[in-house]
Amino acid sequence: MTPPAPVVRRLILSDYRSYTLARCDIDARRVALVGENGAGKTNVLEALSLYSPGRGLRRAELADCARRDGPGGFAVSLDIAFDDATTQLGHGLTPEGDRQFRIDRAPVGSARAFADHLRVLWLTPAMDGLFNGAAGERRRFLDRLALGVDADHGGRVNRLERALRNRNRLLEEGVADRRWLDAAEQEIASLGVAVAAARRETVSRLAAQIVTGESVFPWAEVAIEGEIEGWLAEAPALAVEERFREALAQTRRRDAAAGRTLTGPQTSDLAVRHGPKNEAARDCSTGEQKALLMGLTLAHARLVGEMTGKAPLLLLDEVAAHFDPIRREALFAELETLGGQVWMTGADPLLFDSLRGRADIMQVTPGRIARL
Ligand SMILES: Nc1ncnc2c1ncn2[C@@H]1O[C@H](COP(=O)(O)OP(=O)(O)OP(=O)(O)O)[C@@H](O)[C@H]1O
Repeated sequence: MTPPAPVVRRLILSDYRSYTLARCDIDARRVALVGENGAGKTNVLEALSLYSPGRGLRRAELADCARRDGPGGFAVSLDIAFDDATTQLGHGLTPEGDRQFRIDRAPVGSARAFADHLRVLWLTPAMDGLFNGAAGERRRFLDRLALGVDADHGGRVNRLERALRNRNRLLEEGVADRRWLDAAEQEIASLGVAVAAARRETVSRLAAQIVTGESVFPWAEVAIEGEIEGWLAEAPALAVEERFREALAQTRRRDAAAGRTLTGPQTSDLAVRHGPKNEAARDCSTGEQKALLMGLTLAHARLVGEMTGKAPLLLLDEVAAHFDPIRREALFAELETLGGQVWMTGADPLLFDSLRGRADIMQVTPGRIARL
């Protein structure tokens, strides 16, 4: 069954990148932003992606999102409709560099508070190298997926990274008091097992959402590869935590020589295979990789819908242009079944011709968003 979905009805950008003040009113569940290269389409998607915890789809420094030659800082406001009610969500950066988040004008602590109202997922051309790139990119991708399973996952990953840096520094400095190292390793063990468990759980839930069989998109086989994840398959979390802590204590000399901690979920990887061809995704063609990534994104959206009871907002940057007309139509049909609102971009309005009457097609020109 298709889960209900919050829908963006209005977006206002103030001093956000190429926009001084732009307002965009939306009726439909499909939004296509069309315009020339550099017109400002991705800027709109980026402003929406910042409703999710983290640095958004460009992973930009927030100060760079403030309009150049502007007063400094920016504001983004969103009216979302859900269950006959409208909620206003706002985020921004003050000229002093302070981040602000508001729900119905009342300040909230972080973008994490938006999660009850809206989940945002995206697929962008920058993710094209995911299968060929470093494992760190795939872990980051997986960690975004894991937020759908456990909203605290991001915070734990950050704390684990800090604890690992702390241990590496203590090893490098050769501190005499071993209790500092013991404490750092205890923290790494407990956070590391929680992070590994969430990633494992996410991969298994994601796999359950992947539809195998006849489709124009090849299905992906996903698996998590990592030492701690492997231990978790054999023993309860508490036992794994103890084993991990002992392993850290026994590998101090090795890790001091390496300058980093070699055991732990910071070395795990997400393995993806092209199901029908039974081939590693990194060996697939560019087109096949894009289709696999699209399939994973659709599975992720279904997973978030199942976990939260609400279909997420999906941002697809320059995705439609990459598929031939048959695959593009199949994609539009798949998006229909997700139930959530989808924002897409493309330079050519013809890409979205078949959606006419069913989508809001907006023309983006520098600084302006207007209905086409
Ligand atoms: N902080 C900023 N202040 C003003 N303009 C900015 C800022 N950051 C980026 N821009 C401008 O925004 C434009 C890029 O917008 P965007 O990436 O959204 O384009 P696009 O329509 O997605 O293009 P493409 O089709 O090429 O991907 C560029 O012209 C860039 O100079």
